[in-house]
Amino acid sequence: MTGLELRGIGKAFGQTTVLHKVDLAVRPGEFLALLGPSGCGKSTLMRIVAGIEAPDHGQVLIGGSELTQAHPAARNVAMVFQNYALYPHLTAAQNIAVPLAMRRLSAWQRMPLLGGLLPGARAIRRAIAQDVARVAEPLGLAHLLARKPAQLSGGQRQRVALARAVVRDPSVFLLDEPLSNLDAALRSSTRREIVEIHRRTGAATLYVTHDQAEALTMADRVAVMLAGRILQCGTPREVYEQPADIRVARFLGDPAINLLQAEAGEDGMVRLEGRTTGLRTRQRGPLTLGLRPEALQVAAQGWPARVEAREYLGEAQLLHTRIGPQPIILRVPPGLAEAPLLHLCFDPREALLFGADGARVPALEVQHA
Ligand SMILES: Nc1ncnc2c1ncn2[C@@H]1O[C@H](COP(=O)(O)OP(=O)(O)OP(=O)(O)O)[C@@H](O)[C@H]1O
Repeated sequence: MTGLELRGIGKAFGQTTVLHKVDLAVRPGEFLALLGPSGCGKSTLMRIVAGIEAPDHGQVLIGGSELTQAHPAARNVAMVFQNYALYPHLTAAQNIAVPLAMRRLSAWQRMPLLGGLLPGARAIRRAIAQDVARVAEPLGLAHLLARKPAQLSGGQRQRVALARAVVRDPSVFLLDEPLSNLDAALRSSTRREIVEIHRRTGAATLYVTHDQAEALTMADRVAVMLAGRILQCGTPREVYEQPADIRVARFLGDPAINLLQAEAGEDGMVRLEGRTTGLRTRQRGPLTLGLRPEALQVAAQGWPARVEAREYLGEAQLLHTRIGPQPIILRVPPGLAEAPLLHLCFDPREALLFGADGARVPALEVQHA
Protein backbone atom coordinates (compact mmCIF):
# COMPACT_ATOMS: atom_id res chain seq x y z
CA MET A 1 0.00 0.00 0.00
CA THR A 2 1.10 3.50 -0.84
CA GLY A 3 1.44 6.57 1.34
CA LEU A 4 1.99 10.21 0.52
CA GLU A 5 4.58 12.46 2.08
CA LEU A 6 5.16 16.17 1.69
CA ARG A 7 8.45 17.60 2.93
CA GLY A 8 9.02 21.32 3.38
CA ILE A 9 6.67 22.41 0.61
CA GLY A 10 6.92 26.16 -0.05
CA LYS A 11 5.05 28.17 -2.64
CA ALA A 12 4.71 31.88 -3.40
CA PHE A 13 2.65 33.68 -6.03
CA GLY A 14 4.57 36.89 -6.73
CA GLN A 15 5.25 38.56 -3.36
CA THR A 16 2.69 36.45 -1.50
CA THR A 17 3.84 33.27 0.22
CA VAL A 18 0.91 30.85 0.13
CA LEU A 19 2.59 27.77 1.65
CA HIS A 20 5.26 27.95 4.37
CA LYS A 21 7.39 24.79 4.58
CA VAL A 22 4.48 22.39 4.83
CA ASP A 23 5.27 18.89 6.13
CA LEU A 24 2.48 16.35 5.95
CA ALA A 25 2.26 12.58 5.70
CA VAL A 26 -0.77 10.54 4.70
CA ARG A 27 -0.09 6.98 5.82
CA PRO A 28 -0.90 4.03 3.56
CA GLY A 29 -4.64 3.40 3.75
CA GLU A 30 -5.28 6.54 5.78
CA PHE A 31 -8.04 9.12 5.26
CA LEU A 32 -6.57 12.52 6.14
CA ALA A 33 -8.62 15.71 6.04
CA LEU A 34 -6.88 19.00 5.32
CA LEU A 35 -9.09 21.51 7.08
CA GLY A 36 -8.78 25.26 6.82
CA PRO A 37 -10.63 28.43 5.92
CA SER A 38 -10.98 29.72 2.38
CA GLY A 39 -7.71 31.03 0.95
CA CYS A 40 -5.36 29.25 3.41
CA GLY A 41 -3.60 27.36 0.61
CA LYS A 42 -5.37 23.98 0.65
CA SER A 43 -6.07 23.79 -3.08
CA THR A 44 -2.57 24.95 -3.94
CA LEU A 45 -1.16 22.09 -1.85
CA MET A 46 -3.48 19.62 -3.60
CA ARG A 47 -2.43 20.87 -7.02
CA ILE A 48 1.21 20.39 -6.03
CA VAL A 49 0.51 16.78 -5.00
CA ALA A 50 -1.35 16.15 -8.28
CA GLY A 51 1.50 17.68 -10.28
CA ILE A 52 -0.60 20.49 -11.78
CA GLU A 53 1.47 23.08 -9.90
CA ALA A 54 5.19 22.98 -9.06
CA PRO A 55 6.38 23.92 -5.56
CA ASP A 56 9.18 26.49 -5.08
CA HIS A 57 10.73 24.29 -2.38
CA GLY A 58 10.29 20.86 -0.94
CA GLN A 59 9.52 17.36 -2.08
CA VAL A 60 6.50 15.22 -2.90
CA LEU A 61 6.94 11.50 -2.21
CA ILE A 62 4.38 8.92 -3.28
CA GLY A 63 4.93 5.35 -2.13
CA GLY A 64 8.39 6.41 -1.00
CA SER A 65 9.47 7.65 -4.47
CA GLU A 66 10.36 11.27 -5.01
CA LEU A 67 7.97 12.54 -7.68
CA THR A 68 8.15 16.32 -7.15
CA GLN A 69 8.84 17.02 -10.82
CA ALA A 70 6.95 14.03 -12.27
CA HIS A 71 4.19 14.51 -14.84
CA PRO A 72 0.65 14.22 -13.34
CA ALA A 73 0.03 11.01 -15.32
CA ALA A 74 3.11 9.37 -13.83
CA ARG A 75 1.89 9.76 -10.21
CA ASN A 76 -1.11 7.40 -10.16
CA VAL A 77 -3.03 10.04 -8.22
CA ALA A 78 -6.75 10.62 -8.86
CA MET A 79 -8.24 14.01 -8.11
CA VAL A 80 -11.93 14.88 -7.66
CA PHE A 81 -12.84 18.54 -7.78
CA GLN A 82 -15.67 20.56 -6.30
CA ASN A 83 -17.09 21.35 -9.74
CA TYR A 84 -16.99 17.70 -10.96
CA ALA A 85 -15.14 18.63 -14.21
CA LEU A 86 -17.15 16.17 -16.32
CA TYR A 87 -17.15 16.30 -20.13
CA PRO A 88 -20.65 17.64 -21.02
CA HIS A 89 -20.83 15.90 -24.41
CA LEU A 90 -20.04 12.42 -23.03
CA THR A 91 -22.44 10.09 -21.21
CA ALA A 92 -21.83 9.12 -17.58
CA ALA A 93 -20.35 5.79 -18.74
CA GLN A 94 -18.05 7.52 -21.24
CA ASN A 95 -16.96 10.03 -18.60
CA ILE A 96 -16.10 7.24 -16.17
CA ALA A 97 -14.26 5.39 -18.95
CA VAL A 98 -12.04 8.33 -19.94
CA PRO A 99 -9.00 7.47 -17.79
CA LEU A 100 -9.16 3.80 -18.84
CA ALA A 101 -9.51 4.67 -22.54
CA MET A 102 -6.54 7.02 -22.27
CA ARG A 103 -4.46 4.33 -20.64
CA ARG A 104 -5.48 1.23 -22.59
CA LEU A 105 -6.33 2.40 -26.12
CA SER A 106 -3.96 3.93 -28.66
CA ALA A 107 -4.82 7.31 -30.22
CA TRP A 108 -6.04 5.48 -33.35
CA GLN A 109 -8.14 3.03 -31.36
CA ARG A 110 -9.83 5.94 -29.55
CA MET A 111 -11.16 7.42 -32.81
CA PRO A 112 -15.00 7.27 -32.83
CA LEU A 113 -15.78 5.13 -35.90
CA LEU A 114 -12.51 3.88 -37.32
CA GLY A 115 -11.16 3.06 -33.83
CA GLY A 116 -13.72 0.33 -33.29
CA LEU A 117 -12.55 -1.49 -36.43
CA LEU A 118 -8.90 -1.64 -35.44
CA PRO A 119 -7.50 -4.94 -34.13
CA GLY A 120 -7.93 -5.49 -30.40
CA ALA A 121 -10.03 -2.35 -29.86
CA ARG A 122 -13.30 -4.18 -29.37
CA ALA A 123 -11.97 -6.49 -26.68
CA ILE A 124 -10.38 -3.57 -24.84
CA ARG A 125 -13.62 -1.57 -25.01
CA ARG A 126 -15.55 -4.54 -23.65
CA ALA A 127 -13.13 -4.81 -20.69
CA ILE A 128 -13.45 -1.07 -20.08
CA ALA A 129 -17.27 -1.33 -20.08
CA GLN A 130 -17.03 -4.12 -17.49
CA ASP A 131 -14.78 -1.99 -15.27
CA VAL A 132 -17.18 0.95 -15.59
CA ALA A 133 -20.13 -1.26 -14.60
CA ARG A 134 -18.14 -2.64 -11.64
CA VAL A 135 -17.57 0.84 -10.11
CA ALA A 136 -20.98 2.25 -11.14
CA GLU A 137 -23.00 -0.42 -9.35
CA PRO A 138 -22.02 0.31 -5.70
CA LEU A 139 -22.31 4.05 -6.34
CA GLY A 140 -25.92 3.66 -7.50
CA LEU A 141 -25.12 4.80 -11.02
CA ALA A 142 -25.95 1.64 -12.96
CA HIS A 143 -29.25 3.02 -14.31
CA LEU A 144 -27.77 6.44 -15.14
CA LEU A 145 -24.85 5.42 -17.32
CA ALA A 146 -26.44 6.48 -20.62
CA ARG A 147 -27.23 10.01 -19.41
CA LYS A 148 -25.17 13.11 -20.10
CA PRO A 149 -24.12 15.37 -17.19
CA ALA A 150 -26.89 17.92 -17.94
CA GLN A 151 -29.47 15.15 -17.32
CA LEU A 152 -28.02 14.34 -13.87
CA SER A 153 -28.52 16.00 -10.47
CA GLY A 154 -25.58 17.56 -8.63
CA GLY A 155 -25.21 14.53 -6.39
CA GLN A 156 -25.33 12.13 -9.33
CA ARG A 157 -22.70 14.18 -11.18
CA GLN A 158 -20.45 14.10 -8.15
CA ARG A 159 -20.86 10.31 -7.96
CA VAL A 160 -19.86 10.05 -11.64
CA ALA A 161 -16.76 12.12 -10.84
CA LEU A 162 -16.01 9.79 -7.92
CA ALA A 163 -16.52 6.73 -10.11
CA ARG A 164 -14.12 8.16 -12.69
CA ALA A 165 -11.51 8.54 -9.95
CA VAL A 166 -12.13 5.07 -8.47
CA VAL A 167 -12.00 3.24 -11.82
CA ARG A 168 -8.35 4.16 -12.25
CA ASP A 169 -7.47 2.24 -9.12
CA PRO A 170 -5.18 5.05 -7.97
CA SER A 171 -2.65 4.72 -5.17
CA VAL A 172 -3.61 8.14 -3.78
CA PHE A 173 -6.98 9.92 -3.84
CA LEU A 174 -7.19 13.70 -3.72
CA LEU A 175 -10.63 15.14 -3.05
CA ASP A 176 -10.95 18.92 -3.16
CA GLU A 177 -14.17 20.07 -1.46
CA PRO A 178 -16.14 17.39 -3.32
CA LEU A 179 -19.40 18.02 -1.43
CA SER A 180 -19.62 21.79 -1.44
CA ASN A 181 -22.05 21.99 -4.38
CA LEU A 182 -24.51 19.56 -2.81
CA ASP A 183 -27.47 20.32 -0.55
CA ALA A 184 -27.40 19.29 3.13
CA ALA A 185 -29.19 15.92 2.81
CA LEU A 186 -27.13 14.84 -0.19
CA ARG A 187 -23.94 15.99 1.49
CA SER A 188 -24.48 13.67 4.39
CA SER A 189 -25.27 10.62 2.20
CA THR A 190 -22.38 11.34 -0.19
CA ARG A 191 -20.10 11.75 2.85
CA ARG A 192 -20.89 8.17 3.83
CA GLU A 193 -20.37 6.98 0.25
CA ILE A 194 -16.92 8.55 0.14
CA VAL A 195 -15.94 6.94 3.44
CA GLU A 196 -17.23 3.62 2.08
CA ILE A 197 -15.23 4.02 -1.16
CA HIS A 198 -12.16 4.71 0.93
CA ARG A 199 -12.77 1.61 3.03
CA ARG A 200 -13.15 -0.54 -0.09
CA THR A 201 -10.19 0.81 -2.05
CA GLY A 202 -7.87 1.32 0.93
CA ALA A 203 -6.05 4.07 -1.00
CA ALA A 204 -4.38 6.88 0.96
CA THR A 205 -6.82 9.78 0.75
CA LEU A 206 -6.23 13.49 1.18
CA TYR A 207 -9.54 15.28 1.56
CA VAL A 208 -9.62 19.08 1.42
CA THR A 209 -12.45 20.89 3.16
CA HIS A 210 -13.27 24.06 5.04
CA ASP A 211 -16.17 22.22 6.75
CA GLN A 212 -15.17 21.01 10.20
CA ALA A 213 -18.11 18.59 10.48
CA GLU A 214 -16.89 16.83 7.32
CA ALA A 215 -13.31 16.68 8.56
CA LEU A 216 -14.20 15.46 12.05
CA THR A 217 -16.73 12.84 10.96
CA MET A 218 -14.90 11.37 7.97
CA ALA A 219 -11.18 11.45 8.64
CA ASP A 220 -8.77 9.21 10.54
CA ARG A 221 -6.67 12.33 11.16
CA VAL A 222 -7.24 16.03 10.57
CA ALA A 223 -4.53 18.53 9.58
CA VAL A 224 -5.62 22.05 10.53
CA MET A 225 -4.19 24.63 8.15
CA LEU A 226 -4.25 28.40 8.57
CA ALA A 227 -2.49 30.98 6.42
CA GLY A 228 -0.29 28.43 4.63
CA ARG A 229 0.86 26.58 7.76
CA ILE A 230 -0.26 23.31 9.28
CA LEU A 231 -0.84 24.13 12.93
CA GLN A 232 -1.75 20.66 14.14
CA CYS A 233 -2.32 17.19 12.76
CA GLY A 234 -4.07 14.62 14.90
CA THR A 235 -7.15 12.46 15.32
CA PRO A 236 -10.48 14.34 15.30
CA ARG A 237 -10.63 14.05 19.10
CA GLU A 238 -7.07 15.30 19.54
CA VAL A 239 -7.55 18.44 17.47
CA TYR A 240 -10.94 19.20 19.06
CA GLU A 241 -10.25 18.28 22.67
CA GLN A 242 -6.52 18.94 22.87
CA PRO A 243 -5.78 21.81 20.48
CA ALA A 244 -2.10 22.74 20.51
CA ASP A 245 -2.77 26.33 19.61
CA ILE A 246 -5.47 28.90 20.32
CA ARG A 247 -6.12 29.32 16.57
CA VAL A 248 -6.94 25.61 16.26
CA ALA A 249 -9.22 25.86 19.32
CA ARG A 250 -10.99 28.86 17.79
CA PHE A 251 -11.37 27.30 14.34
CA LEU A 252 -12.97 24.05 15.56
CA GLY A 253 -16.36 24.03 17.21
CA ASP A 254 -19.70 25.65 16.49
CA PRO A 255 -20.52 27.83 18.37
CA ALA A 256 -16.88 28.73 18.86
CA ILE A 257 -15.00 28.00 22.06
CA ASN A 258 -15.32 30.66 24.79
CA LEU A 259 -11.98 32.38 25.28
CA LEU A 260 -11.85 34.15 28.63
CA GLN A 261 -9.26 36.35 30.27
CA ALA A 262 -7.92 34.64 33.36
CA GLU A 263 -4.93 35.10 35.65
CA ALA A 264 -2.44 32.75 37.27
CA GLY A 265 -1.42 34.05 40.71
CA GLU A 266 1.99 33.69 42.42
CA ASP A 267 0.94 30.22 43.55
CA GLY A 268 0.11 29.27 39.95
CA MET A 269 -3.61 28.94 40.75
CA VAL A 270 -5.72 30.14 37.82
CA ARG A 271 -8.53 32.56 38.69
CA LEU A 272 -11.42 33.67 36.53
CA GLU A 273 -13.32 36.81 37.51
CA GLY A 274 -12.01 36.58 41.07
CA ARG A 275 -12.87 32.90 41.65
CA THR A 276 -10.45 30.02 41.62
CA THR A 277 -10.91 27.57 38.75
CA GLY A 278 -9.25 24.48 40.20
CA LEU A 279 -6.46 24.71 37.59
CA ARG A 280 -2.80 25.24 38.49
CA THR A 281 0.00 26.01 36.06
CA ARG A 282 3.69 26.84 35.98
CA GLN A 283 2.98 30.17 34.23
CA ARG A 284 2.23 33.37 36.10
CA GLY A 285 0.15 36.34 35.03
CA PRO A 286 -2.52 36.72 32.34
CA LEU A 287 -3.70 33.59 30.50
CA THR A 288 -6.56 32.70 28.20
CA LEU A 289 -8.99 30.11 29.50
CA GLY A 290 -10.77 28.15 26.77
CA LEU A 291 -14.15 26.57 27.56
CA ARG A 292 -16.31 24.86 24.96
CA PRO A 293 -20.03 25.71 25.18
CA GLU A 294 -20.83 22.11 26.12
CA ALA A 295 -18.20 22.08 28.90
CA LEU A 296 -20.21 24.56 31.00
CA GLN A 297 -23.07 23.65 33.32
CA VAL A 298 -25.74 25.54 35.17
CA ALA A 299 -25.28 24.85 38.89
CA ALA A 300 -26.45 25.90 42.35
CA GLN A 301 -23.23 27.80 42.86
CA GLY A 302 -20.33 29.00 40.75
CA TRP A 303 -19.76 32.07 38.60
CA PRO A 304 -22.81 34.36 38.61
CA ALA A 305 -23.95 34.85 35.00
CA ARG A 306 -26.54 37.16 33.41
CA VAL A 307 -28.51 35.60 30.55
CA GLU A 308 -28.67 38.04 27.63
CA ALA A 309 -30.22 35.83 24.93
CA ARG A 310 -31.43 32.29 24.33
CA GLU A 311 -31.32 30.35 21.07
CA TYR A 312 -33.57 27.33 20.85
CA LEU A 313 -31.98 24.59 18.70
CA GLY A 314 -34.49 21.78 19.21
CA GLU A 315 -32.31 19.20 20.93
CA ALA A 316 -30.49 21.91 22.96
CA GLN A 317 -30.44 25.62 23.63
CA LEU A 318 -27.63 28.13 23.55
CA LEU A 319 -27.49 30.60 26.40
CA HIS A 320 -25.65 33.83 25.68
CA THR A 321 -24.50 35.00 29.08
CA ARG A 322 -21.92 37.24 30.68
CA ILE A 323 -19.79 36.62 33.74
CA GLY A 324 -18.52 40.01 34.85
CA PRO A 325 -17.80 41.82 31.58
CA GLN A 326 -16.90 38.63 29.67
CA PRO A 327 -19.37 37.06 27.23
CA ILE A 328 -19.78 33.30 27.48
CA ILE A 329 -22.00 30.91 25.52
CA LEU A 330 -23.17 27.61 26.90
CA ARG A 331 -25.09 24.73 25.39
CA VAL A 332 -27.62 23.20 27.76
CA PRO A 333 -30.73 21.01 27.43
CA PRO A 334 -33.86 22.92 26.33
CA GLY A 335 -36.23 24.04 29.07
CA LEU A 336 -33.40 24.32 31.58
CA ALA A 337 -32.29 27.55 33.26
CA GLU A 338 -35.29 29.80 32.69
CA ALA A 339 -34.05 32.39 35.20
CA PRO A 340 -32.28 35.57 34.01
CA LEU A 341 -29.51 35.07 36.60
CA LEU A 342 -27.67 31.75 36.84
CA HIS A 343 -24.57 30.22 38.30
CA LEU A 344 -22.12 28.46 35.99
CA CYS A 345 -19.48 25.86 36.68
CA PHE A 346 -17.25 23.56 34.65
CA ASP A 347 -15.08 20.52 35.07
CA PRO A 348 -11.51 21.89 35.04
CA ARG A 349 -10.38 18.77 33.15
CA GLU A 350 -12.31 20.14 30.18
CA ALA A 351 -10.75 23.61 30.39
CA LEU A 352 -7.85 24.65 28.15
CA LEU A 353 -5.16 27.21 28.96
CA PHE A 354 -3.28 29.31 26.40
CA GLY A 355 -0.37 31.69 26.85
CA ALA A 356 0.06 35.16 25.35
CA ASP A 357 1.68 33.65 22.20
CA GLY A 358 -1.37 31.41 21.65
CA ALA A 359 0.42 28.15 22.49
CA ARG A 360 -1.26 25.67 24.83
CA VAL A 361 -0.12 25.90 28.44
CA PRO A 362 -0.32 22.63 30.37
CA ALA A 363 -2.30 22.50 33.60
CA LEU A 364 -0.21 20.90 36.35
CA GLU A 365 -3.12 19.71 38.43
CA VAL A 366 -6.82 20.17 38.54
CA GLN A 367 -9.34 20.11 41.35
CA HIS A 368 -13.04 20.28 40.72
CA ALA A 369 -14.06 23.95 41.07
N1 LIG B 1 -2.33 31.14 -9.64
C1 LIG B 1 -2.38 32.00 -8.62
N2 LIG B 1 -1.84 33.23 -8.70
C2 LIG B 1 -1.87 34.08 -7.65
N3 LIG B 1 -2.43 33.81 -6.46
C3 LIG B 1 -2.99 32.61 -6.31
C4 LIG B 1 -3.01 31.63 -7.37
N4 LIG B 1 -3.64 30.52 -6.92
C5 LIG B 1 -4.01 30.80 -5.64
N5 LIG B 1 -3.61 32.04 -5.27
C6 LIG B 1 -3.81 32.66 -3.94
O1 LIG B 1 -3.23 31.80 -2.99
C7 LIG B 1 -4.01 31.74 -1.81
C8 LIG B 1 -4.36 30.29 -1.50
O2 LIG B 1 -5.26 29.81 -2.50
P1 LIG B 1 -5.90 28.35 -2.46
O3 LIG B 1 -6.80 28.22 -3.62
O4 LIG B 1 -4.81 27.36 -2.32
O5 LIG B 1 -6.72 28.44 -1.11
P2 LIG B 1 -7.83 27.46 -0.53
O6 LIG B 1 -7.48 27.26 0.90
O7 LIG B 1 -7.94 26.26 -1.37
O8 LIG B 1 -9.14 28.33 -0.65
P3 LIG B 1 -10.62 27.88 -1.12
O9 LIG B 1 -11.17 27.02 -0.02
O10 LIG B 1 -11.31 29.21 -1.23
O11 LIG B 1 -10.46 27.17 -2.42
C9 LIG B 1 -5.20 32.64 -2.04
O12 LIG B 1 -4.94 33.88 -1.44
C10 LIG B 1 -5.26 32.76 -3.55
O13 LIG B 1 -5.81 34.00 -3.91
